[in-house]
Parts: sequence; C-alpha cells; structure tokens
Amino acid sequence: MVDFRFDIRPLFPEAIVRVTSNLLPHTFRGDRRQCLDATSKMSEIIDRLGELSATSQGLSKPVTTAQRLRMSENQTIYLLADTEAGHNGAVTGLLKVGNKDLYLFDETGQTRKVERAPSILDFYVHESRQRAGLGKRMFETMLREENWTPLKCSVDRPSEKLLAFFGKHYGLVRTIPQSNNFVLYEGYFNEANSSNGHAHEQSPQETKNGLHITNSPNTQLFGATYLGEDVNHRRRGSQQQKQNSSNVLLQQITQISPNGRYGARHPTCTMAEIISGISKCSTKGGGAGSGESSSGNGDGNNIAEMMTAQMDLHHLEDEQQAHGHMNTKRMDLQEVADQEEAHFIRFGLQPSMEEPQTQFEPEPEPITPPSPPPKTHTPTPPSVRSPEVAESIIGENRRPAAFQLSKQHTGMKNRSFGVGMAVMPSSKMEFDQEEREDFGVVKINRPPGHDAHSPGHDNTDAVSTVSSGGGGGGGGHLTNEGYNDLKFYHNRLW
Ligand SMILES: CC(=O)SCCNC(=O)CCNC(=O)[C@H](O)C(C)(C)COP(=O)(O)OP(=O)(O)OC[C@H]1O[C@@H](n2cnc3c(N)ncnc32)[C@H](O)[C@@H]1OP(=O)(O)O
Repeated sequence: MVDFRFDIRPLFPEAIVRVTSNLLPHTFRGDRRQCLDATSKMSEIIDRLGELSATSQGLSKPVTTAQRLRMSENQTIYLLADTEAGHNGAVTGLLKVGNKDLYLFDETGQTRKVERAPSILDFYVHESRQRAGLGKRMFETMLREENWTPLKCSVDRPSEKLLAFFGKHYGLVRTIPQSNNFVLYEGYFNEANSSNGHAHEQSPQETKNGLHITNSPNTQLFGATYLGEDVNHRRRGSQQQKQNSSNVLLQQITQISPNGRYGARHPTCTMAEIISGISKCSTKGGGAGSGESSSGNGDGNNIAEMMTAQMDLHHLEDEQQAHGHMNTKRMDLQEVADQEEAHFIRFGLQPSMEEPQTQFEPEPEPITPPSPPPKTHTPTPPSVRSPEVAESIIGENRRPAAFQLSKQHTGMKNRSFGVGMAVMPSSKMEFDQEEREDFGVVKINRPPGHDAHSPGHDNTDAVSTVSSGGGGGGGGHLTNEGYNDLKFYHNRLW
C-alpha cells in the first residue's frame, strides 16, 4: 500500500476518484486555498503511483506524472484508495486512460485512422493488493464512466500481467498485430461485437484446432500470433489434453509472439528471413511438409508452410544453442545477421538491413501514418562485381596509379614500387608476368656484396611453382640472376 505524510481521506470521499487535467478529484468542492492544497496533494499521489507503476513494469521513467496529466487534454486517471488503511489511508491503484488518434491495422491488414481511440495508458495495483479483484474493480468503474467496452480499448504496450487480466476477465486473447505499441483485440473493428464489449467468439479455425491463428494478411506477414496460451490452457482445462497429436505438434511449432512492450515488432532479421525463405522453398520443392501442408486448401498450405518455416528456424536456433553460441534465440539471429553484415563489409558489398525502430517512448503516440505493414523484404542482392572489376579495385589499393591496367590486360611487366616499400625500400621490384594473377614473383636486387652463385643457395626457383592453394604467405629466395626472389601470393576473396 502507498501511504502519504498527509491524510488522503478528504480527497477520497469515494474509493475510486477520477482526476483530469485540473488535478482535482471529480468529487472536489472547496475554495481556492483548498483547491491549491488538493492539487498539490493529488500531484504527489499521482507522481508516486506513476513511479511505482513504472518500476513494476520495468520502465526507465514513469508513464504517468501529474505534470503530464496537467498538460493533457483528454486523459483521465482513476485512483483507488483504501481509506481504512493506517491513520491516513492509502492509495492502492492507478488507471490512466485517454483518447488517442491512432493509425491501426484491421484484420485484413488495411490501415485505418481511428480518431480518439479509447486507450489504456497505464494501469497499476500495488503489489500487496494484486490478484484480489481491485484491478477489475477499477477497470469496470472506468468502463462505466467512459462508456467504453473492453473490446474497444486499445492498450498501450500491455504487460504480461495485463494481457492475462484481459484474458481472464474479458476473454480477450486474440490480437490484431500492429506496427506501433498498441494492442487491439480481434473484433475491435467489428461494430456488432463492439456493442456488447465482452464478446469473444471463436472463429471456426480456432474451434477446429485450438490455435490462435488469424487468417489476416497481418498474420501472413508477421507469422502466427499466439497469445495467452497459459490462460487458454487453464480455461480449457482437460479439454486441451484431448486434442489430437497434430494439434500438439502445431502448438509446439507455433511461435509464441508476445505483445506490447515485449512484442512490438522488432526489425526483421534479414538472415532469419533468408533462412525462413529457404525453409519454405525446401518445403515446397522437396515435399517434406507434413500431410497437412501437402493437402487441403491454399490457406491451410500457407499456414502449414509458415509453421514449417518457423519450425526450421527453431531447429536451427536449437542447434546454435547446443553449440553454446547464443544466450537467446533473438540474440542468435542478430548474431547471424551481424555475421552476415560483416561478411558483406569484408567483401566490400552492401548488405540490406532495415533500420531498427525505436519502440520505447511510451507517449505521446505519433499520429503520423504508419509505414506500411512490415513486409517480408528480400535482402537486396549485393551488387555483383566481376572478378576483373573487383581485382582492379583491389589493385588500385596496392599499385601506384600509373599501373591501373592489370597485367592480363597489358601483357607487359609492371614495376611496382609500392610493394617494394614494404619489403625493401631501396630495391627495384618486378612482377613476373608469366605467373598467374594470384601468384606473383617479386624480384629484388641482390644486396651489394652478396654472391648469387655461392654454394648453399637455392637457385631452383627462379621460376616459381604456380600454386594457388593454401593461405597467404610468402618466402624469399636468392636466384641465380642475382635477385632475391620473393614469392608472394594472395587469395582471391571471392
Ligand atoms: C497499458 C499498461 O498499463 S501495461 C502495465 C500493466 N500494469 C502492470 O503490469 C503493473 C503490475 N500489475 C498490476 O498492477 C496488476 O497486476 C494489474 C493492474 C495488471 C491487474 O490488477 P489486479 O488487481 O491484479 O487484477 P485482478 O485481481 O482484478 O485480476 C487478476 C488477474 O489479472 C492477471 N494478473 C494479475 N497479476 C498477475 C500476475 N502477477 N501474473 C499473471 N497474471 C496476473 C491474472 O489474469 C489474474 O487472474 P488470476 O489471479 O486468476 O490468474
């Protein structure tokens, strides 16, 4: 419970009071001096509860402050108090709601602008009083006062507890994926359903296989959304155990996609999509899918393929886990993506990655139109360069500008001073034009006074053996022409 240095009871003639931008309880009656006193105390209460709520949700800063409420035009805070607690009473809960102009996706993936959408912005019951029905009490009061229905509420980044709350009290489980932080429940855009508010009608698909898979384009794009399974399991009890084995398999391979602050769309991992794409292709081509994927209508195929792809992804991720390469699956995919990017960078190519979206600022919610629903984007193929072009690019780095044409082009001996600088600054060097591009011979002037014909020197490799295998390296040899024959080669990188 949250108690204060002052007596809260005059502020709470009712257990639940409503506070708007004037920072006064809706029940307030008093003169100017009392008004100032009440707003000051109410500000302290709101700030304190807002901080506790943020801490409880793991947020870095409060979503709810008195200052924000004062500046807002259409936000309302409901405060729940226990006037019997202690000497001064205690405040036990906070619920902040408001109307937001939102761009939202409906079940068919169409973007809709919803003006003044009823939104749940912050919700907190003190830890010592949770799961005692107080949240429901506050929420019901709010619904009544605002004349809202649960189904018509958009929820700003709900926590797992709040998702469970909606599932338990209102049977709301199936969501419509959004590109912003808000969560909507299926039926939100359905006028008939919205009239009763507590509607939760199972679709034939859900009834058939127990899965929370929508058939909307969003599902096709985001993958299956599978929420509140714990709640559902509890609700269905033993009925769940009677499901046939194929349903169990499907549940296992269906990706659990949390919502809200944990489930806001992350930038799609390019590598994950590549893997997913490969999996899909192999499913189609190889006919390795289950019987469900190879029979039935097109929708069934799509879903089965999607699941197979997800299963493949999980399989790959599990393999990675077994090798201890990751802490979490998402991290692993990111790591793979990083490796992929490093690969591109190493080869001087341009990877195609979407910029990650910042998702952590709770409000104000932008009212600019959202970007189109996240699409499965194909990574832009790296610009393919011919070996010759790439060679000349590398050559530009290692040769003076005067020798930009390759030896293959000129058929002439090139003289390089750049390489010589790294080996012996005063020496003249020549490339042996007879050698392959990846294996050269650098001839270096014999140091003064050195006898090229003295015994013990290896004179056999004036013409080096052509070899392109192995890694980079080199070695120096004294030739019978009086040169130190420095063999070097480089590996082609592509
Ligand atoms: C938009 C937002 O504000 S998102 C942030 C929501 N707030 C939080 O997560 C803060 C911490 N949690 C809370 O303050 C509260 O748990 C609230 C506000 C979500 C719910 O208030 P409560 O008084 O606990 O709700 P109430 O007692 O009416 O309903 C209980 C149901 O809520 C859900 N719930 C509440 N607490 C939990 C919990 N710790 N774990 C899982 N589910 C929970 C369950 O469905 C629970 O039913 P159950 O006990 O049969 O499983």
